[in-house]
Amino acid sequence: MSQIALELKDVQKTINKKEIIKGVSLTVRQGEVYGFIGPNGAGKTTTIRMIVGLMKPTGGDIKILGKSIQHDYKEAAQNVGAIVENPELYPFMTGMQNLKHFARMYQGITRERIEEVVSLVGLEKAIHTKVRKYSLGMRQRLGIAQAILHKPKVLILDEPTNGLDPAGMREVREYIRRLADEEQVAVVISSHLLSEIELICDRIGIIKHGEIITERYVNEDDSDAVEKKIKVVIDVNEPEDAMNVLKSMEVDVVQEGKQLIVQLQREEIPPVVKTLVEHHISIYGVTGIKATLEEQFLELTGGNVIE
Ligand SMILES: Nc1ncnc2c1ncn2[C@@H]1O[C@H](COP(=O)(O)OP(=O)(O)OP(=O)(O)O)[C@@H](O)[C@H]1O
Repeated sequence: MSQIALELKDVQKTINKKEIIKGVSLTVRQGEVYGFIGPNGAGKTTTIRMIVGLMKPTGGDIKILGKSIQHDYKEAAQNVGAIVENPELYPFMTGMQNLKHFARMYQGITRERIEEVVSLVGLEKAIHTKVRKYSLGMRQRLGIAQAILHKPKVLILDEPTNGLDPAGMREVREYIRRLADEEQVAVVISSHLLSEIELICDRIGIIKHGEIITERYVNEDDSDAVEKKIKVVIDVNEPEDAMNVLKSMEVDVVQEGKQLIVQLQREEIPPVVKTLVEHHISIYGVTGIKATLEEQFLELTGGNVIE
């Protein structure tokens, strides 16, 4: 397994006696894209501001490649790149001039490195155009290029696809994925857009009221489907008869036209189907529906999500 790039241990933040962050712990490995999601006001921005050193935690510890952001700020910070809120770009300068300007803030950034990041975010053609002529997606990509100039091992992006159209979102998503895969950067993306997160992240953590309430790998749910109930749609011609049989088996069922929607554990599916057949119910289809991340998210956050 790759090295841990970012580690938060029991991080807390209290402002004016109000506990805003109540002990957040998480780790992100090199090359991993971690989605940090939650409803508005959950504490995402506050956590991110602490990771990048803009705000001090009142408890716990944050480490970047093993260096504490509180105690070894300089060493830790040199391995972090971030866009918190909007990227700071000068619209009257070209993309290249912006990058050169930011490159001066760090030591040893070569012309080759600048060209490398330009090609990594796919801005070769527009790099000598003034930023005010850029689309929002291009600006975001230039922002990312700027944030990774100094080859940080951890990249933090606060709502990176905010305000982008679907094509822009796809572009940004592709470049973030490439960064993780090709440069082994650990990326943390905060968002309230679940569908976005599902497409790009390896793992997500859901934050609510200042606490991580669940953490999971995006493609993991096949494994827990074994213990968890899954939604199964059964297509029949005689829904009322089938309902009676299912109810007599004490199965949790609702009817939608000729479809019956039942909640079952995986191993309960064959006996239920068998019993229906034994009662001469003709079955035209049995389909398991995997709850989307969106549904799980709504369930976990009590439906109080997206703006
Ligand atoms: N400086 C502050 N003083 C008092 N309360 C604050 C301060 N900063 C944030 N909060 C409160 O802390 C909570 C978390 O805010 P935060 O901005 O971290 O949430 P968020 O998950 O990023 O939400 P959003 O998506 O709306 O930005 C909110 O209830 C907010 O009102």
